[in-house]
Amino acid sequence: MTISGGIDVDGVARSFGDVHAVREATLTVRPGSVAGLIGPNGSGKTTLLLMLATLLAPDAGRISIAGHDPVEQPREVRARMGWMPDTLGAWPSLTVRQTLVAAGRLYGLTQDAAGERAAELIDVVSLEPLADRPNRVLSRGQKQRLSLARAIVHDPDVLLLDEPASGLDPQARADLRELIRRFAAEGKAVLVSSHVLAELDEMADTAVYLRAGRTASADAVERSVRSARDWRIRAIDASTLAPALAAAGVPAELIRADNLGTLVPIGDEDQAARLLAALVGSGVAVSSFGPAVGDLEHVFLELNREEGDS
Ligand SMILES: Nc1ncnc2c1ncn2[C@@H]1O[C@H](COP(=O)(O)OP(=O)(O)OP(=O)(O)O)[C@@H](O)[C@H]1O
Repeated sequence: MTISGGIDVDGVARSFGDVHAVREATLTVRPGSVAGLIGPNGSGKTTLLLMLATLLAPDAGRISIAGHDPVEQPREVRARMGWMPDTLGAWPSLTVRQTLVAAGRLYGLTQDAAGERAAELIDVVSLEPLADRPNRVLSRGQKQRLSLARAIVHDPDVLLLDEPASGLDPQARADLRELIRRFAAEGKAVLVSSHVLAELDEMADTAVYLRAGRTASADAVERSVRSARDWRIRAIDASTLAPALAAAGVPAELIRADNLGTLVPIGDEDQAARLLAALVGSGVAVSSFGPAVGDLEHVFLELNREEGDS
């Protein structure tokens, strides 16, 4: 295993009795990059993140977080790693500020330094109006923001975020994306699990796909990237589309529709460009033409299909 200073995981497994939550996970997240952790419900994402965060011991395999082993050197890992769990466990009667000061103190900051850091983070996650209110009054999205602030209180080199966008409103999601990209620009390695793949598409440099506890091989991902996907087409006069598609040689049985337009499977961008030219050439006023799902979602769906077939 090459130790990158970011996150390195090699052949990691963990079972609970006879449930093999993680069977074989191998991945690398380099410093200065954001990786998405993607997989269906129950595929082992949280179990894997718990092992990276020193909170669960693997049965097999090796993990390195910022150059340290979570089993052998949990203190070193915790000093360099920030962990945002999928639900915030915070003392309900403490205020937002007190929570962040307490977290800073636990990481060894002086009272003054912890107070300054708390004020800075309250600003970063836009919780000023609630800074001196108890945690119990926070909404789910506000708790997520506090949880993120708590994860970065010690300015870690590695960030592990489990469903950070869940419960956030659109503005807070956009802010989160920007913040995560900023962490990467500062040289941190960030691993983010999420079911909102369109969002990961916008912020992740790489993706790790988990299926039934196994990380998908580079070959399987490559095959999925190359497989045909639906493109969605809209025309000003929808009735002109079907005859033009037929004239362009698209078999009628491959054409579907959803609320947003007509769906046609297309192998690659060259084929897409040729089809668009043919439609426009035959007089269709095409108003929209593009992949129906983002890159990550396409690969996710293909990998699941492959798994279902095997
Ligand atoms: N403490 C535990 N004891 C027994 N089984 C567990 C435990 N934790 C997780 N599992 C099982 O391990 C598998 C993986 O669970 P995990 O929570 O890691 O999945 P996940 O990918 O995070 O799922 P989701 O997307 O639904 O959050 C599931 O079958 C789950 O039931």
